[in-house]
This record gives sequence, C-alpha cells and structure tokens, in this order.
Amino acid sequence: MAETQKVILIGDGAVGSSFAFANVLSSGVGQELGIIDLNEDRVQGDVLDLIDVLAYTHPKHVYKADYPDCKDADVVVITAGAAQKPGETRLDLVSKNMKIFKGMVQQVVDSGFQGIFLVATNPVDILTYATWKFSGFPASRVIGSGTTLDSARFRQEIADTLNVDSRNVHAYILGEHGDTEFAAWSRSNVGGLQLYDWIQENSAVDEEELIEKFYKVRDKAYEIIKLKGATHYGIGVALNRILKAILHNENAILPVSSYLAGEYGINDIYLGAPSIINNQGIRNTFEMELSEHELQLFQDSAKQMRKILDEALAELED
Ligand SMILES: NC(=O)C1=CN([C@@H]2O[C@H](COP(=O)(O)OP(=O)(O)OC[C@H]3O[C@@H](n4cnc5c(N)ncnc54)[C@H](O)[C@@H]3O)[C@@H](O)[C@H]2O)C=CC1
Ligand SMILES: CC(=O)C(=O)O
Repeated sequence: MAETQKVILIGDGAVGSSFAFANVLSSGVGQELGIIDLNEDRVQGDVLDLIDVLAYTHPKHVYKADYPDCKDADVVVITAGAAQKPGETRLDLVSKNMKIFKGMVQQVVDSGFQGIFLVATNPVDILTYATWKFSGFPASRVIGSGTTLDSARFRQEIADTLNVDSRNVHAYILGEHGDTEFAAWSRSNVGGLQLYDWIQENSAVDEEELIEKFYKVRDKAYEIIKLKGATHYGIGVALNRILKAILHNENAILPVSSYLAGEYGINDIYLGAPSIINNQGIRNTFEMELSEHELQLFQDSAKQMRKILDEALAELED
C-alpha cells in the first residue's frame, strides 16, 4: 500500500456520515477520505462539517469525490442504497439495492480501482456477494461488515449482565446479518473462562435469560429503527474498526461477511464468520469448532440466504 492511504466512501447517509465521523476521530486510519453520494449538497455540507473536527483530532484530507477518484484508493467503503423502514426486514431491500450496486460497482471497477471493497449496505451478505460477482475481484478483496455489529451488541449485552468490560468478552454472532443469525455460545468466553463456566461459578443468570438476551441482540436494529428511524453509530464504528484492521495490516480476527468455500459445510455464499483481516483483505476464514446445533443453525442460515441470492440474481437477469 502507498504511504498515503486513501479511502473512498460511497453513500453519505446516516451510516456513511457516522462512519466518516468515526474515521476523522481516529488516528491514522487513512490520510485521505473522499465522499461520493447522489446527494451532492449533502456531501459538500458533510465535508465542510467534518473539516471542522480536524483541528482537535488528526490531520486528514476530507473532500467530495467522484468515481474516478477510486482509481488509487486502498479501500472503497459502500453504505449507499435504501435503508429499512420501520417494520421492514433487511431482506426487503434486496431488489432495490442489487440494482443500485450493479451500476455503482461497475463505476468503481471502471476507475481502475485495485483495492479492497468494504460493504455495509443491507442485506449485507447478499450485497457483498453481489459486489464480488459484479467486480470480478478475488473474494479476499471483497469484505462485508457481516456480524461485526451484532457481535459488538452481543458482547456488550453479556458484559452488562456479568458486570465486566465488554472488551474482555470474546463472543460471536455468526451467519446472516439478519433474522437467521445465531450466537456461538459454545465458543464464548469471558477473560479466558468459558461463558457457561463463568455463569455457573457466579450464578449471574440462568440459561433462559441468556437466550432472551440473544433475541434482544438479534432484534435490536428493529427496536432502534422504530425509535429513531435508523441505526448508524454502531455500524459507523464497526466499519472503521474493520478499515483499521486493513490499513494497519493488523491480522485482526473479526466476524466479517466472508466468502465461504466449504467452511462449516457451506459453499459459494458470503456470511458472517470469524476471519483474519489484513492489508490483503481476508487472509483466512477459519472454522471454529461449533456445537452440532450451532453448525445446523449456520447451515440453515446459509440455505435461506442462498435462496434469496438466487432469486435476486435471476431477477437482475430478467
Ligand atoms: N451492515 C450493517 O450492520 C448495517 C447496515 N445498514 C445499512 O446501510 C445502508 C444505509 O443506511 P442509511 O445510511 O441509514 O441510509 P440513508 O438513506 O440515510 O443513506 C443512504 C445514502 O445512499 C445514497 N445513495 C443511494 N443510491 C446511491 C447511488 N446510486 N450512488 C450514491 N449514493 C447513493 C443516498 O443518497 C443516501 O445518502 C442501508 O442499506 C442500511 O440497511 C445500516 C445499519 C447497519
Ligand atoms: C440496520 C441494521 O442492519 C442494524 O442495525 O443491525
């Protein structure tokens, strides 16, 4: 990667602008941030507003960009497209956003872009797959935000229950970023102690209460959207975390949406799975040893997504 690391954001709505804010607050996660959106006034306004942050944070070149600017970018972050309305599921957005992505990804590729795509638009697993297909890039250079946000919600929920710091909770939500996601309970640990052992030793909660907490995590987006119309801070920070893992060549393990080629018995689909992220993109997606029930839930999630993906790809060809 070049010395000056350049990021282009496509989509400057609630999610995109929260990501941009997180990015200008954090030190050294790229030196350039160019922003593209159909709403050019919004971009111009956000650029002016974000520049006001720099004197109190870190230097960065923030500007209104266009597709040719993607040419020498290290990462293109996509948050553009339709968002859920109250009562809608993420999967209700498939048709609209697939069409938007076809044109958008083509324009990025036409610029000569050779970097890494990082996708957050919903349904994120389907649209990450679409970005991979439309771009013709190797799967390692197309990453979706996957279940990074869900896992952050899950870790915080467990941390609040046990009264510990969420940074010491290692726990993943895997599968679809959506209704068929599941908690990898059997692999969850707190400070190195298996979650189930911790619970037994501290009798903090019973198993039923824990399951309720998973439902709360799974349905949290619906709750926030009902209350304020969008969720954006959590994903903004999650995207910046993934971006940092790429630009700083961290080899960090994050449950991003990754292309599965046999892992967990799943093929040819993107889903949230723990993956090692560095400046090449996804270095490796590894197989955690899940319980039989968890593995079944993973495969069920994949089946459901495969069906939606096939329908969406067929519709696009009509
Ligand atoms: N992956 C995740 O964990 C999360 C994903 N999301 C998803 O992120 C997406 C964005 O959500 P919001 O920012 O709340 O929506 P928003 O409606 O506030 O912003 C979307 C932006 O995309 C722009 N846009 C639409 N078509 C475009 C095109 N062809 N080219 C350039 N810009 C275009 C719009 O002008 C708008 O500014 C949604 O699909 C939402 O469901 C939201 C939260 C979490
Ligand atoms: C909207 C969405 O995908 C989320 O907050 O999880």
